[in-house]
Amino acid sequence: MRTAYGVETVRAAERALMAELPEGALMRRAAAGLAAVCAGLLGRVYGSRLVLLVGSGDNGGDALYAGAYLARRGARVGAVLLAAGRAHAGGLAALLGAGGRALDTGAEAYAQLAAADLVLDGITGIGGHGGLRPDAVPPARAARESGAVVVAVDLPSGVEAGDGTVRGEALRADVTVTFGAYKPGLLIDPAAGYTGAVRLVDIGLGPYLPDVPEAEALQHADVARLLPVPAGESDKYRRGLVGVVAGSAKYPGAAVLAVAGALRGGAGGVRYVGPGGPAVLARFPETLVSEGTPAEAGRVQAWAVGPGLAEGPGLDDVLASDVPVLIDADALRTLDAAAVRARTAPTVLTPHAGEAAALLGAERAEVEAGRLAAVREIAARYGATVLLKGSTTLVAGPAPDVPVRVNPTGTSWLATAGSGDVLSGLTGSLLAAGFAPRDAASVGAYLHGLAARLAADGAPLAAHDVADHLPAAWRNVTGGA
Ligand SMILES: NC(=O)C1=CN([C@@H]2O[C@H](COP(=O)(O)OP(=O)(O)OC[C@H]3O[C@@H](n4cnc5c(N)ncnc54)[C@H](O)[C@@H]3O)[C@@H](O)[C@H]2O)[C@@H](O)CC1
Ligand SMILES: Nc1ncnc2c1ncn2[C@@H]1O[C@H](COP(=O)(O)OP(=O)(O)O)[C@@H](O)[C@H]1O
Ligand SMILES: [K+]
Repeated sequence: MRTAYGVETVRAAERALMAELPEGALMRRAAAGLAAVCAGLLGRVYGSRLVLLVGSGDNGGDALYAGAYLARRGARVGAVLLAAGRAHAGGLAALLGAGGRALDTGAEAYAQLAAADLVLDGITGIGGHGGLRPDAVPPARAARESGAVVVAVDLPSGVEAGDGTVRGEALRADVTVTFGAYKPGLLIDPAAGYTGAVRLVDIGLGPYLPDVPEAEALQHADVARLLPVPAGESDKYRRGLVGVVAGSAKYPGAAVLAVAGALRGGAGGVRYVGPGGPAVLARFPETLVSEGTPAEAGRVQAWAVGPGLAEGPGLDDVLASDVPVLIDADALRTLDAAAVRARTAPTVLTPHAGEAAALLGAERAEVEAGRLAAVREIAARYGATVLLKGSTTLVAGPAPDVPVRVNPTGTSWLATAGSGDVLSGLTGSLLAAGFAPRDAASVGAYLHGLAARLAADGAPLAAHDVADHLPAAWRNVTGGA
């Protein structure tokens, strides 16, 4: 599991650790790790040209000490002091003592930026708010436009560490070297789009961090542990049946795609309810097609309702059931929060940003700019597990003290019509197989994103390709066992 901690939690852990170390030791530890990563990126340190963008806080201090290490190994280092007179004093003395130079934001700074091999972005870290200040914007742009490798110190400057929002201009990095722990902003878009490759430097913070992080991202091993393997005595009923309520005369394909996902999700069988029966059977003869309404269909262990659905009794019937229910797409638009909260079995909502905005009575752009707050707010209001789809898929449970899951797989090729239908069926199938709602949603997103990467392989994909690659994704996670 990859874990991320909020700013106050990281600061508290740093204080506790610092209390046990000599003055300045922690910053020097961070800077040594940072310098080592830079040395690796440069290949040859001696004679290389480095520029440090130095803000007024400790983030600038890290950059200055790292610059001093590299200057001692023969790099030519210039430090652009963005807040003249307020740069970290110890760090600046170390850099000057090692032969580095301090620059103001005049012409020489721009000449050095243009010729640099590597730029260290030490403008702001966890203390930065509100995007880059106006005076930091021109040198940040010059750094980005030069041919240099841009290495962000702790975080790309201008992004919010705590929630991944970007409230102004930020400096896009090629590599981000972060200290002690991931912060949510390194994992969640839009900020995550600024990090480049993220390298974590261990500064000994681990024992001082709480057990429960703010956010977490499943890794292959976590998913492998959760995936079921049918036992010898399994039968289709013990493995769980998933009911899919999807499709309409206007969108018959949604039924096929949702069933395609459901058949690959671990349930022992898929029961389909809706007008798309002939289309579903033509493609997937193993589907159990029920005429009539969900209430009249046989028993299932979970329902997935919504993709391509026209108005009908489907949603009310499944909400009234006593099994886990996943609600997607059009079914979300008419959803009554009180009816969801009153359910005794778990409910999973899977909105994209537009549907999330409708659930919150907000604008789509607000949801996209503040994904973490949006997913938590919907989960709290509806008393449900929420999977917010999009560039970074997030999963939040209704309890506020449980970490939000950030999906690390996926590809922007997934932004194609119908791919969400596959995800609904797949996640419903995991619910029927007995997964807890947060696990079903996060494992569903993980396998779906991985299948999409395998299917796309650098080229456009169609939603049914994602469904077809789900078995390969499953095998990729379990090692084929
Ligand atoms: N506390 C510690 O022991 C450690 C801290 N470390 C570093 O210290 C950083 C945190 O340092 P600080 O708390 O001093 O905060 P930062 O250095 O991240 O930023 C705060 C400073 O930037 C200014 N600032 C805020 N928003 C700005 C904006 N939008 N544009 C320009 N300037 C802005 C503030 O006026 C303040 O002076 C971490 O991110 C990490 O890099 C590391 O050295 C590891 C150890
Ligand atoms: N930019 C993106 N990067 C990664 N994944 C994306 C992006 N945009 C959409 N997706 C994913 O693609 C799927 C689209 O689902 P959805 O919006 O419901 O589409 P549809 O209703 O057409 O099926 C979701 O899994 C979502 O997370
Ligand atoms: K930074």
